[in-house]
Order: sequence, then structure tokens, then C-alpha cells
Amino acid sequence: MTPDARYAAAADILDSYLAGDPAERVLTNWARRSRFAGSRDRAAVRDHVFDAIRQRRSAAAIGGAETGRGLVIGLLRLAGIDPDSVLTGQGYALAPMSEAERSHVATLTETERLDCPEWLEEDLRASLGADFEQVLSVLRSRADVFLRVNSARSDRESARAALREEGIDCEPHPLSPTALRVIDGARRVHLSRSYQEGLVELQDAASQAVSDRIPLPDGGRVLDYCAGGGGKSLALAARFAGEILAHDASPERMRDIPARADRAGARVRTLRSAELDGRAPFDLVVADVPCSGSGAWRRQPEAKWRLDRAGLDQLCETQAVILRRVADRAAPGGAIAYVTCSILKAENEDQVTAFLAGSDDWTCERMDRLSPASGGDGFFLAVLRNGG
Ligand SMILES: C[S@@+](CC[C@H](N)C(=O)[O-])C[C@H]1O[C@@H](n2cnc3c(N)ncnc32)[C@H](O)[C@@H]1O
Repeated sequence: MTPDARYAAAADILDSYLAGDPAERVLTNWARRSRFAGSRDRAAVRDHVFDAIRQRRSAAAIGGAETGRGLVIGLLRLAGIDPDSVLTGQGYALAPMSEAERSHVATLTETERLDCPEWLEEDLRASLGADFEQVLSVLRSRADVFLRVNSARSDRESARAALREEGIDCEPHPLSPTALRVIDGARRVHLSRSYQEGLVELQDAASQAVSDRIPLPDGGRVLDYCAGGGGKSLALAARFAGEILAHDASPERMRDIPARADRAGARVRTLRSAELDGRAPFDLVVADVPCSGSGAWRRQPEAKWRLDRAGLDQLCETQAVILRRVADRAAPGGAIAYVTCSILKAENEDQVTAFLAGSDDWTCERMDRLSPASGGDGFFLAVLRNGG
């Protein structure tokens, strides 16, 4: 495909996304239909699509329309590329710009320029304070790919050298002693020996930093209550000699955990909800709760535009319920590690304050906020201790 044809394909895919289809599904269907598209074409089209979604508001304003075509014109202008050089009408390129499109000039408001959802501006300003502009700007860019070195199997420099031999170039990242940022060869990671033999896992650097800061008990029982695919469970297992029990309200989300744990040589056992009471109490419960994902909008930009007030309120309610539920399962003297990948106070500090107000036996031992400006996703961690 020519570079112009890739932009045309992105415009079509963006039209379906704007009509309500998940971008990932539209991309997969497009790739199936487009046998002529090689792996480089697919990667480039995908990048255009997700770049446009990350910058949806500013690109629509600069492009003159919230359509696939408008977003592509806006995206090109934002990148300093003359749209006339791409919308040529030749071959499979988009049709040339009309006079109205060519002469469109937009003066963007600050929230448009920062791709901030209008309705959430006040909450984000209150949550981020002086960092509002910097964090929102960072969230408009692509996320880095990070690996976690499995410290039970290797050290960071040896893993880095093994990856280099397989054509994957990495550098250490300051957020965590196990974090490697992939500089080149990210698409080769899944097939690499280092990955398949459990030397490294894919995990955001800030997610690793959060796991590093969770205080593990000396022995005893650890429950990962919202385990999902097991990212936190596996990171903790590398530092913990005992068994980690993984649970999720949707057990199908944990289906990859046994294979991932085998690869890493980790002791992680999945539990069904009905089995929880029989294993309680726990010395540590990790509650990596469902949240807005606002700290990870770089990685999942669709979530930014999908979120609304009712959805956020519902998430906050679920988080409060989970906190109360896990508190009932913690041992005397035990801890809860409350984690979100949100940058919103309502899901972070406000949840901790509300929980402590209703729970005399509990205190907050530490609170950490990891900003997306530090290179990884935005995360929040509160360690709550039961005085017993
Ligand atoms: C942020 S994700 C977990 C990510 C995971 N810990 C990791 O590090 O890869 C939140 C998870 O919470 C689960 N969940 C949602 N509501 C829940 C509930 N009421 N109880 C337990 N898990 C829940 C979701 O299915 C989802 O997998």
C-alpha cells in the first residue's frame, strides 16, 4: 500500500469507529478483507487510527469535521504534514480536499487542544492541579512498550542482552528495577524465546512500580481479588515465596493465568468466588479495581471518549463495594493494596477517605500517585492496614 492509501484505509476504519464499532474489531475485519495489506501496512494503518482516536477532539476541530476524513485531515495538520500531499485522489488515496476543507481555520479552546473531554475538565483540573496541562498533553501521545524482567529467572542486564540477541532493543527504565523500555523490535516480543521461556512479561512500567511498592507479608496468604489477566499476581509472585490466589468477578478473564504462571515458574492459583470464603482470611488483599482507565488513555484511547458521568459514578460505586468486601476478608493486622490506573481523585483519594471514615479499624499506611508524565501509565496505590 502507498502511504496515501494507508491514510484512506484509516479514514474508512475511523468512520466505522465513529458509528459505534470498537476500533480493534474494525481493524481486524479490515485486515481480513485486505489480503493485499502486509504487516507494515497493517501496523501503519493501526497507528493512524489510534493516533486519531487519541487526538479525536483536536483533530476534528483542525480537520473541520468529526468524520474519518476530517480526523485524517486534522491528524496530518497536527503532524505538520500538508494534507494536499496525501489527499491526492490518485490510486487508492482519499479524494482531493474541497476549497472549504482547504481554507478551514480553527482556533482551539484549551480543552480541545489538550483532547480533554469537556464534561470531565473540572474533575481533571481538581485532580491534577498544576499538572493538568502536562498530563493531558502526555496522554495525547503513543504509549511505550515495557517489559518486566522476571526477577525469579533473570536480572535486568542479562534479560536485556538475551533480548538484544533476538533483535529486540531495550533500555532500563527508572520507574522500576525490573522495567525495560522497548526501543526497537516490539512486534517481535511475543515470538521471542525470552518471552516464551518466561524471562520477561509485557507490563507497563508504572504497573511494575505499583507492584514493587505493595508490602508483602512474611509468608501467609495473598489474594489478588481483581486479578484480570494476572499482571499484578505475576509481578508479586516473582517476589513472594508463598502461593498467590487470583480471583476475578469474570473468571474467563483469568484464562491465561495458568499458562503465564507456568511460563514464569510462578505459583499463582485461580479461585472461583464460591471458594473465597473457604480460604479467607488473607494477610494481603490486592484490589486492582475496575476504573475509568484515565491513567492509561494513551494505551486505550477509546475509553477516554466512552466514559460519561453515569459510567464514572457507577465505577466509583463498584470500587466502594469492592473495598468493603475485601476488608471483610482481611486478617487482623492484614492489609489491602487498593490500586487504580486512574488519575481522578474520585476513584483514588476520595475512595480511601470514604472507606476510612466508615471503618474504625483501618488506617492508611501509604498513598502513591504515579503520573503518566513519569513515562508509564498513571496509577494510584493506597496501602490500608487493619489494626486488628
Ligand atoms: C483493572 S482490571 C485488573 C487488572 C489486573 N489486576 C492486572 O494487573 O492485569 C479490573 C478487574 O476487575 C474485575 N472486576 C470487576 N468487578 C469486580 C468485582 N465486583 N469483584 C472482583 N473483580 C471485579 C474485572 O473483571 C477486571 O478484570
